[in-house]
Amino acid sequence: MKYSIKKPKMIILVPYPAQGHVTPMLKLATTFLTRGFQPVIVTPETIHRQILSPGIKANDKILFMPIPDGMDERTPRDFFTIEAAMENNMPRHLERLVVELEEDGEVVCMVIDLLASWAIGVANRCGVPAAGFWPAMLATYRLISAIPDMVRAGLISETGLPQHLGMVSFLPNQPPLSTEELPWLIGTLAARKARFKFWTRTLSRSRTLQWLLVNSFPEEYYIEDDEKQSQLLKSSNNGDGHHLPLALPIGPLCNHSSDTINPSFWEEDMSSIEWLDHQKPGSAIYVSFGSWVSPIGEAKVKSLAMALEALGKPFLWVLRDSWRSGLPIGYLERVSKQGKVVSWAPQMEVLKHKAVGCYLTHCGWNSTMEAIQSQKRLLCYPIAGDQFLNCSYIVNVWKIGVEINGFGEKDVEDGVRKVMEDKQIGNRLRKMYERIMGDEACSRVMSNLTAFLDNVKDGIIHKCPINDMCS
Ligand SMILES: O=c1ccn([C@@H]2O[C@H](COP(=O)(O)OP(=O)(O)O[C@H]3O[C@H](CO)[C@@H](O)[C@H](O)[C@H]3O)[C@@H](O)[C@H]2O)c(=O)[nH]1
Repeated sequence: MKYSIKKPKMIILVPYPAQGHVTPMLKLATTFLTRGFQPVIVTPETIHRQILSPGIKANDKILFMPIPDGMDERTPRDFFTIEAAMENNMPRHLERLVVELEEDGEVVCMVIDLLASWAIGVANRCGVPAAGFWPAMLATYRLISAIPDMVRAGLISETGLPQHLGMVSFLPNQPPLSTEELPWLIGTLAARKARFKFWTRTLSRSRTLQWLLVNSFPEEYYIEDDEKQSQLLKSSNNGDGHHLPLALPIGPLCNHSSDTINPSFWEEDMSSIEWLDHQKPGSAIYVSFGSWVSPIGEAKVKSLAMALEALGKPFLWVLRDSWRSGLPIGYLERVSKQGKVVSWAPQMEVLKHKAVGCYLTHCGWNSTMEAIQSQKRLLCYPIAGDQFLNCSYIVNVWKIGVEINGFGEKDVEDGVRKVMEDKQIGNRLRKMYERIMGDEACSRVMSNLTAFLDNVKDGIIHKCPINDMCS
């Protein structure tokens, strides 16, 4: 009798190489694993080494495959050097890897972070169906998708520069943003234009996809009025009349798998938890600005350091080495009884700790969802990219946080007082928790994932529908 060995159905996941992108992709990979697929995560070699370094716990059933990105140790890893590596070096290595993997099994789909949209062309050349992954709020994707409309309406120029000053509603049913807060407006004029180009290219590549898995909860847009709500969901899947992929909220992918993984790029300082154990419930401020934003400058770090000290409350501050030069001389010794400064914390455990009363955050999307999952009040200091829109939702739509505009002693003191004293925030956080973690939200996420994976299994998911747009 002849036995045939069943080959695994592989799903290749291609994240953008940054912590806030790899983290949700790894959670998605774990979910695919529990549904019987073999996930393969492809990252540049440097990230691969970080994820799998000793002390970092990863799931051994997920395949992690490194590819060269052509950057040597001396090249600074910033947005533009990574973009050049992704566009010029990584496609051929990924293509070779996909061909090799196909010799071992069936690659049924590639799930590609839209910020790594270069990989869509690879999927197409290899004849593998591709789906998009959006690591942030659907609202941010809608904003990017509305770029052609914004240009037509004269809100921004052809190169993405705002044509008006002040607060503008760029989309119906979204909180207004200042024209300086659009996601691509970071750095010098040349950098802003280059980032805008990045986004328009991302948008045009995303139009070739059928599905977009969004790392956000199904009721991100929830408003009390049913009629308006259904119009809103329609508009989030319509765009400007051009094809846009079907957006499926599948976040926050927190409790949908029993297999926990820790995809930290850096070793977590577990003494953070021990330190929190010695603080009174609700007394401590957790401070972290994520993994990706550039240092805010020595003057701001110094100002925040002084403000935290003056506040007299316990604080746990994640401060990466590249941010530390702003600390006043002797600061760490001076505050050692009041505060703790670490390079990298076990953030989810910190946020869940009962000693943490509020979280001073840059409003990165993963941190925002983790704070809601832990029901922690937010003190918001957005710095770049999507963080302004996230902040606007936190402060103006969900009303679970307070924004501060600077790190003067008074700014921080007033902000902490407001956010801690607002009695309604606790109730709203409980409601938000229910909205994103409750049974109904979880079952909607599960059925979205099932619908997607059924299509993948049946091979119904399209290869590129519009060939000349796929590379
Ligand atoms: O000491 C720390 C600090 C952070 N984290 C984790 O790192 C992730 C940080 O993600 P996020 O809050 O999204 O911030 P960034 O790393 O800055 O992420 C980038 O990517 C996000 C998703 O696209 C965007 O929303 C952000 O604006 C962008 O800066 C979270 O899961 C945290 O739990 C830790 O584990 N330990």
